[in-house]
Amino acid sequence: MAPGRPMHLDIPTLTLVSLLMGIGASIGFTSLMTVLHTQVVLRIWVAGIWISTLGVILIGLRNHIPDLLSIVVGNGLLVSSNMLTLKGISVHLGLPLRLRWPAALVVAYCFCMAWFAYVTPNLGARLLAGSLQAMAFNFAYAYLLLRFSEPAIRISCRIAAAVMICNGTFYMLRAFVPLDPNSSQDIMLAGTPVAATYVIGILTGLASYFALLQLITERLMVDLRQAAHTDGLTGLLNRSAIVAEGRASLERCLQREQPFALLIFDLDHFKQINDRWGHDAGDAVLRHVTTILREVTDWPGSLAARYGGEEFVLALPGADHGQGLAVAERLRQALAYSHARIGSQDIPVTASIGVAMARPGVRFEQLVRQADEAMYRTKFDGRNGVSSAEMDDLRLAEAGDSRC
Ligand SMILES: Nc1nc2c(ncn2[C@@H]2O[C@H](COP(=O)(O)OP(=O)(O)OP(=O)(O)O)[C@@H](O)[C@H]2O)c(=O)[nH]1
Repeated sequence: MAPGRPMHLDIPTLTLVSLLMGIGASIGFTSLMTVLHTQVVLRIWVAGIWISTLGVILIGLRNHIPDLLSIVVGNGLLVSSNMLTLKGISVHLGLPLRLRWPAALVVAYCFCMAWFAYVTPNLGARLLAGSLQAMAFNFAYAYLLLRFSEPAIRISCRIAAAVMICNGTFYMLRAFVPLDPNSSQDIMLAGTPVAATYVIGILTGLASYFALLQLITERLMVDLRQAAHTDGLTGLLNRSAIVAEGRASLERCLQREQPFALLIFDLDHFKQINDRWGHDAGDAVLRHVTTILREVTDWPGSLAARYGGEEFVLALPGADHGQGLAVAERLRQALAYSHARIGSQDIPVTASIGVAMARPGVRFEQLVRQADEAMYRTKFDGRNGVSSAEMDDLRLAEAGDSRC
């Protein structure tokens, strides 16, 4: 800027800034999409951002292209981009949003733009309609984010909702900004108050992009945490997760002097299932066993895991020996009586179960080992049964007594 000359932010300059920002965001989001290509939401938002950028280009070329392209198509693209953002948010939240109403709004808005461009030319009415549609969409985004976010992603949803509410409020206030009387239907001559709203609009647009990024980031973090904890085939906890969570749960019980039962079970002759019906059927049987396990276990605070190939662990904090054995027997029966139905095949499944009870000072891994030994006793005794480490100890003690 030349010395002594005041900075002048006119609407053409601000449109150019807004356009450059849109192009930058479009390129940035697109490159992010190439890395995170499994994120459907990101693809929807990238499409929306490019469409919005195209809309700003057409509106910016107001005096160089026909009004139909600049006013009707340009604004139509902007409102379509808002509709895609809404669709992306609903997908992000897992909502089955039908686009009928937003699409009707897009059509009505384009009609309104055409009306106030050709039938009753009125720049003020067009700006008012633009502000109202942007306000409506931003409040709709915020409503969905606040109303339907699941707890795991609530922080980013609340922040994004706050940004959208600010945006919506800004567009509501912008609806009342007066036009320069000499603008003569040219948005580029709409005057300083409108130019000021362009500056704020650029800032709120930027904030919206960051809000969307934040939504994706928190979702990815949650997905990663989930993947690190769960077994891909069954959705149960994996081995390292049950050890970590089991240790903490056991410690809490020991501190409160509450009982803690641990069950381990291994499917019987699972190799034969794989050999006879194939590996995919074997996988389906493992999922069937998981369903039964979930149905049978309604113990508060219980932890269920796939500990190895066809070996599962169930921790029951607060359960005493009798309760542990009762759950184990219920599980054994439920498995034995419900054949896994894979396609047209009925595959019988049984399990050998071992139960161990926590004693003061025991570590979780020791408890697993004790339950495992009990489970092997069941295998030895003929499978499809329940053994308890406590009983084994008792038997050993009695054998010792009788030898004395
Ligand atoms: N389909 C499938 N099979 C698996 C998976 N993980 C381990 N296995 C199979 O599970 C079988 C376990 O066989 P074994 O250890 O001999 O046990 P078993 O046949 O159940 O015999 P017992 O335990 O003595 O009753 C092996 O054939 C493994 O290949 C898996 O994720 N999917």
